[in-house]
Amino acid sequence: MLVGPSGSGKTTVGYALSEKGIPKLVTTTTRKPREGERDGVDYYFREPDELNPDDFIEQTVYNQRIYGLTKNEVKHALEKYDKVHVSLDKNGAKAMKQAYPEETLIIFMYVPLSEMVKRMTERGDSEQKISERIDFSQETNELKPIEEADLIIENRSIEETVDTILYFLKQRASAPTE
Ligand SMILES: Nc1nc2c(ncn2[C@@H]2O[C@H](COP(=O)(O)OP(=O)(O)O)[C@@H](O)[C@H]2O)c(=O)[nH]1
Ligand SMILES: Nc1ncnc2c1ncn2[C@@H]1O[C@H](COP(=O)(O)OP(=O)(O)O)[C@@H](O)[C@H]1O
Repeated sequence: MLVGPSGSGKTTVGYALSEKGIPKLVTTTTRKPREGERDGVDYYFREPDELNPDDFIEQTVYNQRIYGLTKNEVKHALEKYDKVHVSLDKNGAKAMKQAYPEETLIIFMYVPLSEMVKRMTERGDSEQKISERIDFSQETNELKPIEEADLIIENRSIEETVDTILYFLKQRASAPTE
């Protein structure tokens, strides 16, 4: 599970992990698609009244929008793949860790605040959106790693971050179980 504030690089790193054979679980949200985002690829974009809570393993409200991971998405992915990744907020990650302590790992990603602003600007977010996102991250303590994190990484270069994650997963896979 990739966790970190907006602009920390979860989507970009997730894309690189997919290319390395660790595909992404597509989650569902009621937020509107950003430019270039596609339904069923980036998210399942839905209206609030289309969601049935029974379909979800976990759901969260983030920035006034609902986000959640469906049981079906996990079931189908795990029929095909040994390892998958998903980007969740800290509530979702904690809930999953509690429910599946043996199967899940939390990777917390961060970048210095100034770099986050720069990257969100480059991503095309408006100044107002960025400022709202930063305020939100500060209010919700999203910039600090969560206690439950198994790995904490500063996302300097994509290559370095992905290599660190892959190395970490390999170590974990070969470590004797307690
Ligand atoms: N708990 C939970 N969080 C999610 C889910 N899908 C996405 N998120 C998180 O929701 C937050 C907002 O995501 P998004 O609107 O794409 O903005 P971003 O952080 O700028 O990429 C991020 O922290 C995501 O990791 C989900 O299904 N469940
Ligand atoms: N290591 C990095 N170095 C430089 N730019 C990066 C890096 N990681 C991500 N970015 C850029 O920063 C912006 C935010 O990254 P993104 O993956 O969308 O973050 P998140 O999904 O956490 O909100 C994007 O424009 C992305 O291309």
